[in-house]
Amino acid sequence: MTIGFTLQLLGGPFHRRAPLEQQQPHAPRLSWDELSTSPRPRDCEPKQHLVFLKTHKTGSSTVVNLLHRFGEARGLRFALPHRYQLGYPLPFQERHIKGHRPGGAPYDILCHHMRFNLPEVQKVMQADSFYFSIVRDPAALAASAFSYYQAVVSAFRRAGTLGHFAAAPERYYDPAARGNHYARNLLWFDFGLPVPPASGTKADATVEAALAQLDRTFGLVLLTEHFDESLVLLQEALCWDEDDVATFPHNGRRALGPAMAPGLAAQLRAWNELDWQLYTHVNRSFWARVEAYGRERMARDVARLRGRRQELAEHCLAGGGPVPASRIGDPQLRPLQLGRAEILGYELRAGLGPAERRLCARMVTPELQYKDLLDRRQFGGNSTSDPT
Ligand SMILES: Nc1ncnc2c1ncn2[C@@H]1O[C@H](COP(=O)(O)OS(=O)(=O)O)[C@@H](OP(=O)(O)O)[C@H]1O
Repeated sequence: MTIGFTLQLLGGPFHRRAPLEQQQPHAPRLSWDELSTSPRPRDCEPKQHLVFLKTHKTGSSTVVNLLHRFGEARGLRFALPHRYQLGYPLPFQERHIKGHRPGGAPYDILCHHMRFNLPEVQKVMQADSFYFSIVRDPAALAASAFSYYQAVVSAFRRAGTLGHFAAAPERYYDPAARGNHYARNLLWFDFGLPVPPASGTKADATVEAALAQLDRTFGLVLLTEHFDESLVLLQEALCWDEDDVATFPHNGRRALGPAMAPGLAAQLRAWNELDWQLYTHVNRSFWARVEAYGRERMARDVARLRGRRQELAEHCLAGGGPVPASRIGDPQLRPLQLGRAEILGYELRAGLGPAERRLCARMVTPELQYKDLLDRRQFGGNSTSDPT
């Protein structure tokens, strides 16, 4: 199991892993024989030029984990932020990339929080980059954002509870107040789409044009609610191996409580009306993609991916699943805690060999710490993120 596991986790032939091995001069080197399972037969080349618009509270850190792993294992160059986010909430500018020189070599992967701004992204990324993102039902997204950002968003703070906020958001919400973009149409904001007039045909036309632009730019938009179907579509779109998209959920909350009441969900969707339009639009294209992929094939591949994740969880994780951050001894594996709910992370199983331990650790390293690691790889030094 050890060798097979080690082999599969980074998914792919030996030479694609060389950069990771190079960074770990004291790690035991695995021999060619140990690594030589046959790679998946391919009729396509794995995509390595990627733009992932990391939207907030959508499961995007889970997606970033697989991009971090893929990029690190292959020595790809990330467009990294100076600190933690790429200039957010300002529209992205090339100067938000650490160490960037205008006109310098394009990057392979861009995947940290930004407010999307296509012309500036195009300036720094490869022309053949694959653009993708992820969206979530605005009701669930609002609940997650409320829990996470309550202390820093005045509209949430003043409302006190999600129920109070949803019942009368206008009472608490001032669009000009700092941080209040988290409180309304956060997806629309993150996608950098133009805000339409309040109503009328001009409003409809603006929304339609914005969604058409989104379709032209993004090759795939994932759905949080159908994460595993999303990963299967992503694997196909990127021509990656299954283990490249096998990932544990990051940034989950402890004690979620009962499912959201339909009335509350309806209020939150109405308040986040632009996001609701975006979500329903993307939803339609998503299911058309699933249809084209084949429903049965999708069900089979989702089941296989879940089986593989389970296998990895049993192998890598103490207790086989997520644990509250307070129980995680290693600070490198402890996720950032913000807001009321405790954010969950993972402890590694005791007794893993050094190479396995490193690979398992990469799967559970939270976004901030992994970003720091990539930063040290690209720039050297001892950088640690300042999440503020
Ligand atoms: N695989 C998978 N499937 C379904 N849901 C998932 C998954 N991974 C993460 N999540 C949920 O996404 C929420 C965290 O989102 P982000 O990682 O985008 O947050 S952040 O903006 O980077 O802080 C957070 O939602 P809430 O728990 O509702 O707060 C996570 O539980």
